[in-house]
Amino acid sequence: MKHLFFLNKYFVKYKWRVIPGVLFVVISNIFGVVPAQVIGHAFNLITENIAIYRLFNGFDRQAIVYDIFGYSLLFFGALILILYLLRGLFLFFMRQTIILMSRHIEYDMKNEIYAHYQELSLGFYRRNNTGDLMNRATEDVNRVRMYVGPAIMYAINTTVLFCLVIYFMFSVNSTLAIYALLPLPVLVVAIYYVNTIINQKSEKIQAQLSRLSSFVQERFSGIRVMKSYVRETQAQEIFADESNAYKNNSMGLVKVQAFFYPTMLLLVGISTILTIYIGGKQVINGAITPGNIAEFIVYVNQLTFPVTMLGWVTTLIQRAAASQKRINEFLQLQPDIQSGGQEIALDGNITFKNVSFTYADTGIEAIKNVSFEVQKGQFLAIIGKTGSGKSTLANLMMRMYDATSGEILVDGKSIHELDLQKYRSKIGFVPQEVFLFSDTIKNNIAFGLNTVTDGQVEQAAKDAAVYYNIVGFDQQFETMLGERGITLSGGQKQRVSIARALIKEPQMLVFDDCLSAVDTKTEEEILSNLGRLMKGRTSVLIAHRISTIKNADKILVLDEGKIIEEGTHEELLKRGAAYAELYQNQLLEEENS
Ligand SMILES: Nc1ncnc2c1ncn2[C@@H]1O[C@H](COP(=O)(O)OP(=O)(O)OP(=O)(O)O)[C@@H](O)[C@H]1O
Repeated sequence: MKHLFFLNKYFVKYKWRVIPGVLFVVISNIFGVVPAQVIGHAFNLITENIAIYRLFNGFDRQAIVYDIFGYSLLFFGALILILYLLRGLFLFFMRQTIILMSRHIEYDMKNEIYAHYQELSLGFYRRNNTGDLMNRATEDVNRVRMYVGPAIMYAINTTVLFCLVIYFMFSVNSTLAIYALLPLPVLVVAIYYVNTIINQKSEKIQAQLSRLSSFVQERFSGIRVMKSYVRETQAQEIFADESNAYKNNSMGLVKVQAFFYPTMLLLVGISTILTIYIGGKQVINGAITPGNIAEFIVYVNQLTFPVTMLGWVTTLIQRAAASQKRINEFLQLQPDIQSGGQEIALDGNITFKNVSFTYADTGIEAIKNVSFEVQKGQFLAIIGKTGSGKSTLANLMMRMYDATSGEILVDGKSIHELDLQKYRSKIGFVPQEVFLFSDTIKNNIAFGLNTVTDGQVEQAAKDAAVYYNIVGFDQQFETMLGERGITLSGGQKQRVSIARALIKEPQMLVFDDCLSAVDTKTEEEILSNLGRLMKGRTSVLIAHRISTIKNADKILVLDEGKIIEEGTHEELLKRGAAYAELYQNQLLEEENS
């Protein structure tokens, strides 16, 4: 429950909805309870007037008595109607304040969570799966909304109604009140237990449904693999099994519900019978009027719905507390990477001093005591076997992670001192895994800029050597990518992703093995464009092919997280060690192919 205290700040923020909301609940309940008394009076009127009417049997006056009787009844009918209309009006106001407030809180929470997610560093996204992140921002927020809206509304409603009804019942006749209310505690306990069972079953159904949808989603995403390995029949069988489990769980729930509602009605029925039986005795004793019995029956029926709601409200509160706990876990996380305050022009002098880095979640030491320097305007290349730590080095340069030990200097300042957003915005980073949004090619290229001209987009596409591919599509730069659009080839995707970095006219470029799917001729074209565009600015290129990097000012050869060689292409060939061997192997491969 204490997790829900987090929401108190929202109640304070929306106090001018909460206070009138509570007031409307009280007023609507008063208008809900008073008609019971009017019905009681009307009932008494009928019993008394019928006797008077009969007295005038055979007299002309009987018609007048009949008229008065009719008008009085009409008056009571109209009064009840007006009272219920007023109740309806205040119920409308109650929903307009409390439920609307819950929607405002839902909106605020979603924004708060999303903003917080964006502050968290890459490590957080590695540790938590996307489904979990999504669930906390959608499903969990929704459950919390059910607490701040309906749960609170019904809880106040039930309390107010109970107080009013019990007060009126006891003020009429306490013996009858006790008997009429007798079955209610049984009803409350029964509802609580049944609700717990319904809850457990619903959770199971929900979990089964998630399993089913994840299964379907994964199989359809990997439809190519599915079809090429001819696994459709097996998938169908698994789907049928999972669906069957879902169906069985749902049937169980239906059984409980089917048993629950008649039981509830039975208890209400018992309450009504007791009211009539005990009420009848009290009427005979002259303690109450027959109208009071009618009044009590209305009260008993009025209490049924709120009592049923009580179990539901408890469930809502329990669920909301569990969801808020999950939300708080993420909201209380501090980003691993804290931005500094300094803004620099970014000349592009990068220094690594004895840098080591271990991935906290796996304990893999990906970078071991690495030191190197790249100066403004230089072209630095990094090469090495797979898993040697090249991408990790690029990520450290982007400050996606902080080094476990050692120091990284940018233009002579510790990377920790820099304003992170401003620093990153000056770098054109192309990650190894290309990611394109389900949007037009134009918007994908222009992603890093707030305003952009068509000319800029076209130029970036030309620099990334993808322009002629794009203009070959029917919709050209407006071509949609992703699920709703076309699928680009691996090389085309890499080049669109390069264009996205180039359009920023960055102060520094970091390319993480993003030319691997591009043929050597196109690669040369891109490299020559880069030479022109990045003149006087620093470029860092991670590559597997020596052809990509042979013109670099400095080449770092990485192996198992360490720099094993460093120098220019010629220097490294002269050394005749790992780099020279790699070069020979690649030459041989090329000749063979
Ligand atoms: N997010 C991560 N969490 C844990 N360990 C990781 C993570 N990313 C990489 N590693 C590990 O760190 C080591 C270096 O990986 P890295 O991706 O830097 O190598 P790489 O040289 O870029 O490889 P490749 O050429 O195949 O892309 C590997 O052993 C890898 O398993």
